Amino acid sequence: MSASKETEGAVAVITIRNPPVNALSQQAVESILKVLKEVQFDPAVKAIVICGENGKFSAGADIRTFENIGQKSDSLSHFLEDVNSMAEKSEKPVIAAIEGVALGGGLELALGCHYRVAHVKARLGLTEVLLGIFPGAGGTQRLPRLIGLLPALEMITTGKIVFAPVALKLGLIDSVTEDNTIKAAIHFAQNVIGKPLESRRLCTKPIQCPPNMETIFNDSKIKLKKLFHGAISHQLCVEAIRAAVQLPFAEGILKERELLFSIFNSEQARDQAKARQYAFFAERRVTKWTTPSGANWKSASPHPIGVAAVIGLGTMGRGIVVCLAKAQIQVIAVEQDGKQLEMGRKAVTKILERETLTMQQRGLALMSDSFGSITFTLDFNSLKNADLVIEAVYENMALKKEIFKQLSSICMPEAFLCTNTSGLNIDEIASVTGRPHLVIGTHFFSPAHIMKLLEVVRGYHSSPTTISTVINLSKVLGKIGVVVGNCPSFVGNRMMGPYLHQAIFLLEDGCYPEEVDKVLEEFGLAMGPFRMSDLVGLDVGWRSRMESGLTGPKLLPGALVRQREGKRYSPLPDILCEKGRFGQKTGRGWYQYETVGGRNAVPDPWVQNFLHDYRKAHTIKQKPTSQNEILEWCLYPLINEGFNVLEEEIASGPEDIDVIYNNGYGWPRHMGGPMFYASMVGLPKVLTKLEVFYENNPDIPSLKPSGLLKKLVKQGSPPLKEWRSQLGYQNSKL
Ligand SMILES: CCCCCCCC(=O)CC(=O)SCCNC(=O)CCNC(=O)[C@H](O)C(C)(C)COP(=O)(O)OP(=O)(O)OC[C@H]1O[C@@H](n2cnc3c(N)ncnc32)[C@H](O)[C@@H]1OP(=O)(O)O
Ligand SMILES: NC(=O)C1=CN([C@@H]2O[C@H](COP(=O)(O)OP(=O)(O)OC[C@H]3O[C@@H](n4cnc5c(N)ncnc54)[C@H](O)[C@@H]3O)[C@@H](O)[C@H]2O)C=CC1
Repeated sequence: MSASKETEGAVAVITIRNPPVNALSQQAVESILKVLKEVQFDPAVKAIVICGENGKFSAGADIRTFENIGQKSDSLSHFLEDVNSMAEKSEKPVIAAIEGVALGGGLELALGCHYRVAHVKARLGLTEVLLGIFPGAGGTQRLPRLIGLLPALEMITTGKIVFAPVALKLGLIDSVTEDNTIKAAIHFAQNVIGKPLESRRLCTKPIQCPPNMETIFNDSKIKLKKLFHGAISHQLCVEAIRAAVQLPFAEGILKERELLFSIFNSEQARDQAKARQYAFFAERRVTKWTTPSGANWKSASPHPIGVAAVIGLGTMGRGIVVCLAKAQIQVIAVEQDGKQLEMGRKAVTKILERETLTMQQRGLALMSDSFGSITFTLDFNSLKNADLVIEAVYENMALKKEIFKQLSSICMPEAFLCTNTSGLNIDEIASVTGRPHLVIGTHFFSPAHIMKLLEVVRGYHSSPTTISTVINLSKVLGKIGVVVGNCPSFVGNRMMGPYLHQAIFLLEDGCYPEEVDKVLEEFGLAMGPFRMSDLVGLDVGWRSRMESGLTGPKLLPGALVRQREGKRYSPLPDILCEKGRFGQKTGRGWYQYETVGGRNAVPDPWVQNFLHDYRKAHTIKQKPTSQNEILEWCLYPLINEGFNVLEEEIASGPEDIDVIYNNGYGWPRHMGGPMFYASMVGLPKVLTKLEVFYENNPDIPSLKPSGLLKKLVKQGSPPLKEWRSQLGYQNSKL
């Protein structure tokens, strides 16, 4: 952890060294300050270049030191601002040579420099807000002065990262190079030696402001509230930028400090920051998978995938084709008949056109030939060229087995065979192939080209190479792969089950869909259970319940309306489906929509009357349920199932579950994930509530507290990072 100095003629080059990402720890900042002071006083030095070792400028403050958020870490930002200010006040030009990343405090340091030269592939952003804090080393005061109020407001409040070409357009950097950045920066430095620096010091620059600033700030706060729900740091960013506009620079810096300090002084804001930082490290942790046999991410080598195939171009298949093509992988897209193939082709083309436009708008010249080529075909024999195949046909075991049997004989012997099933048994699918070690579940989430999660479902025979190849592929696709075990519905959907059931029971007991959704959306979930069900389509669950005989023609005669095998059952969603209310796709579901396929959910008086009549017909007394009770009724059974998943070793740790929920189910990151949330609420509280729920509802088995939860409470509720050690791995399905 150091900064060193070399000289190239009259230019001193200061290199930040703190592998792997040149994070700005206290020690690293001290070291930069020391070297910067030295070169200030060295008469031979006429200009200064600051760069990072190993192709990375700096990923900002060292997040590993944030664990004990408080005074100490707050002083780190003051300290970093001292460096920034020293660079800014320097009488010798200071140039940031930005390669790789300049994020958070890294970019703040670059803003303290007089000029910024970046490599064309460099990424820049003030990402602090995504960690529950905000730029506290002058970033909120300097960025609006450099690029103007509106772009700065967007970057700071959302943590948006921009590539160098966009940064150049914004005026965030002065020059872009495709060659050696440090050499380019030295050359740049030589050209500006002796030129006046006053106009390059951001602290002296006025901010160009539009006349309607107050409206802009207020609108921004409303928008951020909607986007990030109860997240405090986003709101504080707006206040800090308001200070930049209203106060002289030095006072703005003090206000920025005061606001940052307010995060450490508020329990809620501190918890949110802890949750976000936990989520950041959890995402890194899950990449380090291991199996009970001892194979792991280090020992297994992935195979590169040059050609991939997708079978089935429905909702999921088309999105999967797009993400493969975007990663420049050659794709073979297979359908069962000409009509479906044509529909698939059109859908894929449309998404790719939209993607191209977005990339162009982001300043990334992406021509269609930068995508991997896609061959649309009905010919299964073309699959013989694929290194990896992803099956995405209907959720039907017989059909999937039929397809895997074919794949086993057509594909190259070393080709990997993946299924996108959302819950069927991977081992049963693998059993029909002659290569079960190369079969694995790749559970994408809808829309597949957007959602970041990939549940990698390991079958009993899936080999370490197969796991490693798919995890590596997830990275290539820009996704986060989480290895999970093979059980019905895997991890995410399995935990959704008790949550959705409980939400429906709440309707029977007196709530309305919009009431339940509002509580969960205010908590921070992207969508409440009923809006989500309408989006997915109520018919999906209905078909699977019909298939398993819970409703429809296979239901045994004499079954009670609200009970199945002694367990509580609600027929409400079945009745809606029987009435043709499938959700958005039919324009009616738990809500009504303006049109078939409409997105705008409006409470439906029909549903309210229907629920009223239903309760009357079944003599259910409407119980008042508070907002807090709604939250607990929905979330605690989901969390309880999470503990069951851990106990059965379907997920290897609480972080895995939380990464799945943050990236696949719209869980608010400032709440860390369901298991992190449980640890914040307190395990004894969650357990006590579940005990009461279960005692009063013994016909709802998912309310029965998990053995692991009870064990942890008995052991005094150890912190989440110790839960993993309570898992035995004797029966691991991982
Ligand atoms: C309490 C508040 C006090 C306020 C004080 C200071 C004020 C400030 O100055 C505020 C800040 O800067 S906050 C930090 C802002 N920086 C960021 O958000 C960047 C986070 N990192 C990334 O995005 C990616 O890792 C990145 C894009 C950089 C690289 O992605 P890759 O996919 O290539 O690699 P990763 O696997 O993500 O990372 C490699 C290893 O580096 C670790 N790491 C990354 N960023 C770090 C950082 N900023 N600090 C410490 N460690 C960091 C990462 O954990 C991983 O380590 P291992 O898990 O051990 O492999
Ligand atoms: N829809 C969703 O949100 C999610 C679905 N899944 C899973 O992904 C799989 C696909 O689901 P969706 O895309 O929703 O289904 P879908 O019904 O939209 O599309 C299935 C496609 O498979 C094609 N197909 C059927 N038999 C075929 C055959 N023999 N050969 C070639 N193509 C054939 C159909 O023509 C259709 O285009 C299922 O296993 C499902 O459980 C997984 C995650 C989310």
